[in-house]
Amino acid sequence: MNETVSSAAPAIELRRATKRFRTPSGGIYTALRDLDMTVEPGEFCAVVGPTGCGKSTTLSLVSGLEPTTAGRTLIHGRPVSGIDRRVGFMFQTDAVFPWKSVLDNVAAGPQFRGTPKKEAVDKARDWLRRVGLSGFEDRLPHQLSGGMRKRVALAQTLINEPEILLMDEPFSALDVQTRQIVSDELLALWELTRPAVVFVTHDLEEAIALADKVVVLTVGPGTVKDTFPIDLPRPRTVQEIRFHPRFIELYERIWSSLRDEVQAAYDRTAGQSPQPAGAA
Ligand SMILES: Nc1ncnc2c1ncn2[C@@H]1O[C@H](COP(=O)(O)OP(=O)(O)OP(=O)(O)O)[C@@H](O)[C@H]1O
Repeated sequence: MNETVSSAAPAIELRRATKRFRTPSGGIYTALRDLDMTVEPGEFCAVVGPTGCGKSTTLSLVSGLEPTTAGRTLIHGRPVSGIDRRVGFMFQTDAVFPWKSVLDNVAAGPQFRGTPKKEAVDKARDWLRRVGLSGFEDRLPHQLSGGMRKRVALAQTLINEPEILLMDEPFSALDVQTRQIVSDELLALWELTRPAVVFVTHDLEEAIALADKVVVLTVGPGTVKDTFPIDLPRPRTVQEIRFHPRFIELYERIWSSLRDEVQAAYDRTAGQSPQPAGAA
C-alpha cells in the first residue's frame, strides 16, 4: 500500500475484529466478536461498556500486544503487526522506573528511541514544564502526589509524539477533583499534538466530557452496540461541560444504551456462567 492511501486512511480501523482466548482448561473464550470501529486522525474516541466486555482487549489488538483472531485491525490503513512506535499507551498503573528521577523517567522514552541524552533531557524538561511540573525534575516518583504522577505519565507518553494514544482507565485511581483537573490537562495537551485517542473508561460522564464520540460495547463477546457523536463545544472544561444542557441530553441517550448491557453483565456474574451457551 502506498503512502497516499495510508495517509487518507483512518488512524485506527477494526473490521469485524474477533478475539478468542484459550482458557486454562483448554476451552475457547470469545472476548470480542465482529467488532467494527473507526477512529479518524486527531479524533478523541471514548469506549464504554460493562465490566469484562472486552474494552482492554480492544486496546490490546490496536497496540499489537495481542493478535486479532479473525477480522482485521488496521493502523493508518495497514494491518497491525506487533508494537508500533506511533502508538503511545497510558494505563491505570503508572509505568515508571521508581529509582529514577522524574526528569530521567520522562527522558527515558526518547533515549530508548535513539535520541542523544542531552537532547532527550532538554525535551523532557520542556514536557515537564508543559504539564506544570517545573521544579519537580529531581523528585523520585514516590515523592509525588497521585495527580502529579499522572502528569508525569502524560509527559512520558506525549514526549514520544504518538499519532495514536491508547488510554485504559488512566485516571481511575485519582480522587474526583484531581481527576477532573488532570482530564483538563489531558484535553489541553491533546489540542497541542492532536493524536487519535481511544480512551477506555467506566465513567460515562468522563467519556462524554472528553470525547468527540462515545462507543458503547455490548456485554461479552464485545461488539459495538452504538456510536454517539458528542457535539459539545471545544475547548471544554470537564468540571463545567457537564452542566451544559446538551451534556445532560447526551448522557440520558447513551446511558439508555449502556444500561441494558451493564445489567446483563451483572446478571451474568450473579451466579451464572462466564458466557452463555453457544457464545464461543
Ligand atoms: N489473556 C486472556 N486469556 C483468557 N481470557 C482473557 C484474557 N484477556 C482477557 N480475557 C477475558 O476476555 C474478557 C474481556 O476482558 P477485558 O479485560 O478486555 O474486558 P474489559 O471490558 O476491559 O473489563 P473491565 O471493564 O473489567 O476492565 C474477560 O472475560 C476476560 O476474562
